[in-house]
Amino acid sequence: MSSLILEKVSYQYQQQAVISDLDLTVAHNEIVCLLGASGCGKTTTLKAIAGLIKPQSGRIAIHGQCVSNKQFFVAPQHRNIGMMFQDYALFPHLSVFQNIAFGLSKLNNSERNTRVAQMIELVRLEGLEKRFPHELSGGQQQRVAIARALAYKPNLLLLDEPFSNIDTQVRFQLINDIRSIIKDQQVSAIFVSHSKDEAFAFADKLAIMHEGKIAQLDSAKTLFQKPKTKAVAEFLGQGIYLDAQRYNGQSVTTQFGDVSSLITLSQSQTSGQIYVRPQHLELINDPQGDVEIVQQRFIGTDYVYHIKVADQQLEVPAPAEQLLDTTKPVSLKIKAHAVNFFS
Ligand SMILES: Nc1ncnc2c1ncn2[C@@H]1O[C@H](COP(=O)(O)OP(=O)(O)OP(=O)(O)O)[C@@H](O)[C@H]1O
Repeated sequence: MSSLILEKVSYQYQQQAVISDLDLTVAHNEIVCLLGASGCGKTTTLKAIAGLIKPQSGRIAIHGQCVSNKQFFVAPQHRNIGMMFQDYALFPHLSVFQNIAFGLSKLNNSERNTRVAQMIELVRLEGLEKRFPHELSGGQQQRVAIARALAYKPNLLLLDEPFSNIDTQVRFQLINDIRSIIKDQQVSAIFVSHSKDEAFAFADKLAIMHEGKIAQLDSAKTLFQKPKTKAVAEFLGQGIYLDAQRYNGQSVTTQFGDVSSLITLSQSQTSGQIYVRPQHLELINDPQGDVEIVQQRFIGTDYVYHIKVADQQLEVPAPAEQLLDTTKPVSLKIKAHAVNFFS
């Protein structure tokens, strides 16, 4: 059974539509990251799932139970959802133990003590039970927040930018730790982030939001190799479009020669464009070349060439030992890769 289903959910603030006919399914024990440009409706989607806002239309079901449709609305406190926000929202006047115990009022004293002790062990905060939030590091506060969110065994965990206040040095260790905790507890989670790197490290699948909808929900690898739309391809990283002809399922022809594709290209149209990222490009000196080098920068181990081609600009790294003579004409070689072809 899916942990979460959103069907044609729409929400507008005043007259402005923010999410429209949004569909999303999260499988049992799956972590999905909502990614998208600022203001595209990620937090609004999270709020609709939590029940903090009521969608004007559509249906939301958690663990097979409808929690929101046109006639029916379950209040947030009855949705069995754990939430964790950017600022962790810990109660400053409560100790670590009391913060984690906060949502466990239905348990008797002994059950509550046992459950809090289990959570403290899970997030490895033994010995810090009596400390107050201001006596903890950012990472420790984040562990308290996750322990509190998981303590009452929610069906679903919602995390809004949970790692944005954490120092980059320890962020990825914490992301790994918290991912293992969530996986051990067999909870499904939806996570909002601005950072693709965080999403790759933390989530099983990424839901790319665009124009109020989920443009694509897939693993990071599938999104990179088979983006369904140009918006998805562009969101995942800078590149350039080049006109291309698909002449069989394995390659395309461009002005810079043939490019082998590591995935089969089965689009119905043969003519279109490919979206090429810097890592698939090699710059070479070529008397016929017409690539403009706007700037050359040395960044330690590599050079970065700022190039202009087909009226688009891109930064392409190249190893320092393959020094390019920028006084001579330059062309591109496109390496074999999983070609993003748009017909
Ligand atoms: N209470 C509100 N009243 C009116 N408009 C709002 C309100 N909250 C959000 N919006 C608008 O709705 C849109 C979506 O906001 P939302 O917070 O969901 O975006 P987001 O994708 O989470 O953005 P960010 O990545 O910047 O956090 C934005 O244009 C925002 O200005």
